[in-house]
Amino acid sequence: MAHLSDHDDLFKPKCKWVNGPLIVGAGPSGLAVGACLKEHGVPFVILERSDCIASLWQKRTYDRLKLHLPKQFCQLPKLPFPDDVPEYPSKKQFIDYLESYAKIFDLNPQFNETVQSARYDETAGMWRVRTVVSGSRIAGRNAEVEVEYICQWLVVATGENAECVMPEVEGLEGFGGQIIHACDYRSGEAYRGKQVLVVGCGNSGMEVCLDLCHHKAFPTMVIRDSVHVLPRELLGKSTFELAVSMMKWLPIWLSDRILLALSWMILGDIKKYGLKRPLEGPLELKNTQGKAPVLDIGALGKISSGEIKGTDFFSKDGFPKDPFPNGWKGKSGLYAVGFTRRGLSGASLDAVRIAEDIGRVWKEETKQAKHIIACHRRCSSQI
Ligand SMILES: Cc1cc2nc3c(=O)[nH]c(=O)nc-3n(C[C@H](O)[C@H](O)[C@H](O)COP(=O)(O)OP(=O)(O)OC[C@H]3O[C@@H](n4cnc5c(N)ncnc54)[C@H](O)[C@@H]3O)c2cc1C
Ligand SMILES: NC(=O)C1=CN([C@@H]2O[C@H](COP(=O)(O)OP(=O)(O)OC[C@H]3O[C@@H](n4cnc5c(N)ncnc54)[C@H](OP(=O)(O)O)[C@@H]3O)[C@@H](O)[C@H]2O)C=CC1
Ligand SMILES: O=C(O)C(=O)Cc1c[nH]c2ccccc12
Repeated sequence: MAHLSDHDDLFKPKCKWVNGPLIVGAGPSGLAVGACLKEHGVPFVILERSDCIASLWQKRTYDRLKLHLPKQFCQLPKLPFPDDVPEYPSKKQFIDYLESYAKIFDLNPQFNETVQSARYDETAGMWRVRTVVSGSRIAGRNAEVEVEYICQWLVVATGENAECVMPEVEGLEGFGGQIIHACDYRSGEAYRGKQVLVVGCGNSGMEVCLDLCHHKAFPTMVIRDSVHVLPRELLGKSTFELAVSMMKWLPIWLSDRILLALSWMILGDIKKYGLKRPLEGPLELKNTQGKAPVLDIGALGKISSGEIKGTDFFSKDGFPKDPFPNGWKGKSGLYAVGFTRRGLSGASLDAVRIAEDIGRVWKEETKQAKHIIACHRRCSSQI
């Protein structure tokens, strides 16, 4: 029995008191808090589930990724990017910057430690944070050790994009090809000459499509809803900087109008690419729903040249994307009737147009068919 209880003790969470705040996550946010606390002379502990800092950037992004805002808007507190780093740093340059940031501020996160739960103990006035340390070895075996931290302050810096979300798509298990999430995509090299369906048209979807084009693959993008695409630069400034300056002086709706007018002058009407803009402006949407506008670095050009194809007829609510009176015709012989939200008169208008459209092709094809049959008859009678 004595032997068993010794064993139990081994697996009970160890309890650790943290002198200062406990920071969860060693991405840019967690590192920035650590660096700032150093300046205030406050000790802290950073816990990171991965085995490196900025794991999103190091392990879950594609090779050609660059920051899409200029470097002065991506620097962390108290350390600008080095002068020899270009305006839009590459992924490697950003990671190098973060590595030196962690070193300069002597941040030393504890790696391979995942926070499982945190609760505030009212009576003690303290946070109790449970973690699992992976990769520990007990009695020569790999083991997961649990630890409970007790701290006065808890800083959550686990990131907005911490978990990869794979949507459930009916029938996906029957698909014979390879299925990956954008966080596992590295380069289009692996897809050279292949047809790739890219689901989603945010910054990831657009840039993955562009990368696939660069590697001579054939991407088709699923665009289920509306999207704001803006050029990365406007009037010789980054679109982001322009947006920030405008918002200082103007109301959001006016800043949005100006952004959209300037974008229109550069990109034209994005409807011609099969894209529809949301009713809300890009800044309003970012503010209210956190939805990032796409900053175009070349994907639109590839849509225009047909190198990126789109599946763009129905939106996610099952209605045609093009509003009335243009929603009746899709591609490849696909039509929709009665989705105009205009009752029977809308349906009737659709019906007339669809029948006309099909009728025209039908007539043409019948004429050709008759011609072919006539030729065939003539040829056979000559033989
Ligand atoms: C592809 C991409 C490009 C981006 N480009 C830009 C850009 O150019 N400019 C810009 O301003 N913003 C950009 N962003 C947005 C944002 O700035 C970055 O996502 C940035 O990395 C966010 O930093 P973070 O520290 O908040 O989160 P993350 O970088 O996600 O870091 C969170 C960390 O917490 C760890 N963690 C999570 N859960 C736990 C847990 N339970 N226990 C322990 N550790 C945990 C994770 O392993 C991770 O290392 C981009 C985002 C993405 C996805
Ligand atoms: N170069 C850079 O700096 C880059 C920055 N980023 C940033 O990273 C963050 C995340 O971007 P991203 O990964 O693009 O994610 P987003 O959430 O911005 O975009 C996801 C896209 O997928 C669509 N989608 C989701 N589920 C489905 C589904 N079941 N069927 C069809 N479509 C679906 C969404 O459509 P809907 O809108 O209808 O929901 C949306 O178009 C953003 O802040 C972005 O700015 C990303 C890549 C590069
Ligand atoms: O990187 C992101 O997630 C962004 O959304 C960048 C961003 C925030 N607000 C903006 C306004 C105009 C252009 C880009 C952005």
